[in-house]
Amino acid sequence: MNAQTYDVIVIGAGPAGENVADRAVKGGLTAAIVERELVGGECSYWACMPTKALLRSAAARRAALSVPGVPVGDLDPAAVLRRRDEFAAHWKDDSQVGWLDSAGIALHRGAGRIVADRVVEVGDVRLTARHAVVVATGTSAFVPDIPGLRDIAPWTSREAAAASSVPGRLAIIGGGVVATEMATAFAALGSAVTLLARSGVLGSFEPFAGERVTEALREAGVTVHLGAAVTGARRDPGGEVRLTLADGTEVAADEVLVATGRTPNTEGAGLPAGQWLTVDDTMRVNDWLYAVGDVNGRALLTHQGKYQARLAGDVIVARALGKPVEDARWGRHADSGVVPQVVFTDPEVASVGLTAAAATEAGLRTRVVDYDLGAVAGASLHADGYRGHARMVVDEDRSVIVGFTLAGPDVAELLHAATIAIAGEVPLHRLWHAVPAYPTVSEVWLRLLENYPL
Ligand SMILES: Cc1cc2nc3c(=O)[nH]c(=O)nc-3n(C[C@H](O)[C@H](O)[C@H](O)COP(=O)(O)OP(=O)(O)OC[C@H]3O[C@@H](n4cnc5c(N)ncnc54)[C@H](O)[C@@H]3O)c2cc1C
Ligand SMILES: NC(=O)c1ccc[n+]([C@@H]2O[C@H](COP(=O)([O-])OP(=O)(O)OC[C@H]3O[C@@H](n4cnc5c(N)ncnc54)[C@H](O)[C@@H]3O)[C@@H](O)[C@H]2O)c1
Repeated sequence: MNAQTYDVIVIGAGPAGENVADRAVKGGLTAAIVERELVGGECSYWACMPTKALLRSAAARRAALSVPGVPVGDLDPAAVLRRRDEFAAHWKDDSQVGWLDSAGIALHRGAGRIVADRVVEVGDVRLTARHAVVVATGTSAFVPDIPGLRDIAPWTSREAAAASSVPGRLAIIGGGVVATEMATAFAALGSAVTLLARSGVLGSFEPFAGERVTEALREAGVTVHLGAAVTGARRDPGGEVRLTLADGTEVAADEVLVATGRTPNTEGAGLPAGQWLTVDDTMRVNDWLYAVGDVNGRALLTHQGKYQARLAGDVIVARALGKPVEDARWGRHADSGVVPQVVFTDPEVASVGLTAAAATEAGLRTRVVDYDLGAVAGASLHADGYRGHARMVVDEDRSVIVGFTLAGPDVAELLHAATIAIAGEVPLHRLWHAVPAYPTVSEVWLRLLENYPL
């Protein structure tokens, strides 16, 4: 067996793995990364980028339709799929491999398996880490145990993101982020979509977000069944799928997308199957093992995984050099209470921090301020009949914002101001001096403050 030694060995070359290796090398250590599929991970080829490419053309078309004087034609699904292919780099990782090379990170292709403390085997190569092994193996789609479901070979987010054609009828099981984004995308591309949400839609967000997205999906022709539990699935010899719901209703479709959450990729790495890796705030599992990105279950988002990776990389370097790991720099973690997320539905949902319900549950004395986003001058200019909503959740005892949610067309780019306000714990009396430019949609900040007399 070929034996090699590096300071750091990273298993999984998704966004989190790439960043932790890069940070370690920039800190002066040697690093190898192990990848069993494509360098770049789920995000580049089957998640963030291709799905947003599927959504973007319809969003641009809707924006054009919302103001007079712009001639707008029909959406061209084939052109949308071609643009998506470009964003997925045609499922080839040459450019990402080139980046690894330029960053000085050694690549080992194949499945990496931890076989002993600090030792990872990849095929017939035995890699030993002087300082740390980092698990960055991400997640796979969780497929619930519904009778017949696996036999019909349902789509997961992978097949949806990489679809080479648009199904006539698409049934989607789930009411979360993947379900609502893909319902939005495929309805715009021409599928007759049925969304089967067991509980609510976008249940982890402020209730108004799910309500607005549900309403808009219905307006776009999507059939939304709330409280729909799928109890069985079968595919007819002709290829048609039939889903049975608990109330006896049948839903017919050409394809079924299962969007019911994720399960961690631990088993292939030689770790207990289906168990999220518990880490401390430096991403450490034990004295030599770290876990970054989706696999630690803290926040299943690319930007949070990359944040964790930067942090873990720096900590591994510090510990390797015998430097103290100071709480002031690595403590007060952004995974707790400051996680931003944008759902690219129509309308978009952008949120950071705690919902009002979560803040109350956390024992905070809160005040909730709501504002009609459509009443802001910039919003009425942005689109005729602009409809949207903003909510700010204030911790009354500290007079700082702890949660912020927007739902409305093109709100994604408004989010970072709220992330800064929450992460920076900017006192509300200071926010009065952050004057939003006129006439931008950001004036909602002024309106929210006016509705929160100090
Ligand atoms: C449909 C969809 C859309 C999404 N859209 C967004 C979005 O818009 N914005 C956002 O922030 N997040 C989004 N996410 C979440 C985002 O994709 C993940 O948070 C992100 O990919 C996690 O990065 P990661 O590096 O932890 O894992 P991954 O990207 O999953 O990468 C893990 C890598 O490890 C490899 N691997 C696994 N096991 C082994 C092994 N044993 N040996 C070697 N290699 C291994 C895998 O092949 C993979 O390449 C989306 C997710 C889905 C499903
Ligand atoms: N724009 C983005 O940031 C973006 C986009 C897509 C995905 N993601 C990330 O990917 C992750 C996975 O997304 P997701 O939508 O798969 O998960 P999710 O956790 O957002 O939603 C899962 C949905 O499935 C339902 N569900 C769970 N088990 C079920 C069962 N047995 N039967 C029926 N319904 C069931 C839940 O009620 C929920 O509605 C999310 O955590 C999200 O952060 C992010």
